[in-house]
Amino acid sequence: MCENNEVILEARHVTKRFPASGGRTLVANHDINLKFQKGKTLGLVGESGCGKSTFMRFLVSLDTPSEGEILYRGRDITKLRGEELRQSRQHIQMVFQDPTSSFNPKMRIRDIVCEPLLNFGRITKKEKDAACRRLLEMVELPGDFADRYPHNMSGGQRQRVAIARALALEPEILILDEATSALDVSVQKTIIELIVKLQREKNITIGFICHDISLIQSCADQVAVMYLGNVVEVLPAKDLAKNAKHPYTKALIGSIFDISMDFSKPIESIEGEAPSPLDVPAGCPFRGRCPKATTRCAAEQPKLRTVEAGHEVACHLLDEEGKNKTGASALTGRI
Ligand SMILES: Nc1ncnc2c1ncn2[C@@H]1O[C@H](COP(=O)(O)OP(=O)(O)OP(=O)(O)O)[C@@H](O)[C@H]1O
Repeated sequence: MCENNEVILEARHVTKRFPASGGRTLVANHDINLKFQKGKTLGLVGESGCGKSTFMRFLVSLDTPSEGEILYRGRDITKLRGEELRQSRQHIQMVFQDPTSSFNPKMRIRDIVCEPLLNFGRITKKEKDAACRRLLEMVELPGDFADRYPHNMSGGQRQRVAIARALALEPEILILDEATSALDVSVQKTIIELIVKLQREKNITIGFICHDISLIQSCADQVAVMYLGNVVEVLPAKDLAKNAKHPYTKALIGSIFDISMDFSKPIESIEGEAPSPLDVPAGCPFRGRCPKATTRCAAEQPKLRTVEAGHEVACHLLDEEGKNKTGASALTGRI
């Protein structure tokens, strides 16, 4: 397989603060640094409310961070305005969890799918029928679905339409925000297979938000694990089960029920719920639920550090383990 590590989209030091009641501030994203490689899938996983959607909305210019940059091919898209912003949106498209809420129920599928093409002057009205048929066939739907309305289709078929619309402009990057979460498992599988097939054919870069770590594991190349607005671990998806190092990642993996699992090994789990993002503890955001937290975890927030190529972890416990093994830290600093 051809290895291509070209970074086409990069988040640098992205922080988002929302004003909250009583003059307080909610930090939905804290100093996020992530890279999206050409033709690869970066999965973003974490519990509800950890800040996944907030982050992905920056990538498609639906919102801007309080601090930090989003570089698409080296250009900071958070600074774009007006026509430049409009043009830039062609390159990064998004599919949401519930397409019905983003589709106009009074529009036929033909108009829904072709709207972006007409908006950007890529086709004329006369070319709509042919363009719609081609796009529907691309997502393995019959061409005559063009005449239907969204409510005359199943959830899986509507999600195929959403994918056809998102890919109409041939974007380089596709962001999927829980795009299969509302579907039955069997339908979910066929949609994932379609996405992977289209990704291979068109060399699309994908950002895949999902709270289901087993699904992410099956379709992502790289996985970023988020907890309370922070990325706590980034690692190759193939290493998730065997090589995850952050206690939160391990607990997420422990929550997967897998019939092939070795039940002689202890399953790591986490007690309680994540605290409110309005009430993030000082030090490590995970320390309140971490059975191994130390006084250092209460005093100092761990930074993401590289433990091996493509694998970064934000956890003080690794320093302790490194010291125990070698007498010195086994970690290397992140640039
Ligand atoms: N516009 C906003 N104003 C204030 N707070 C917001 C806003 N948008 C999101 N938040 C808060 O930011 C935090 C992160 O929300 P976000 O939707 O990004 O989480 P998530 O991980 O995508 O969760 P879910 O999987 O449930 O969608 C939450 O506490 C949420 O309430």
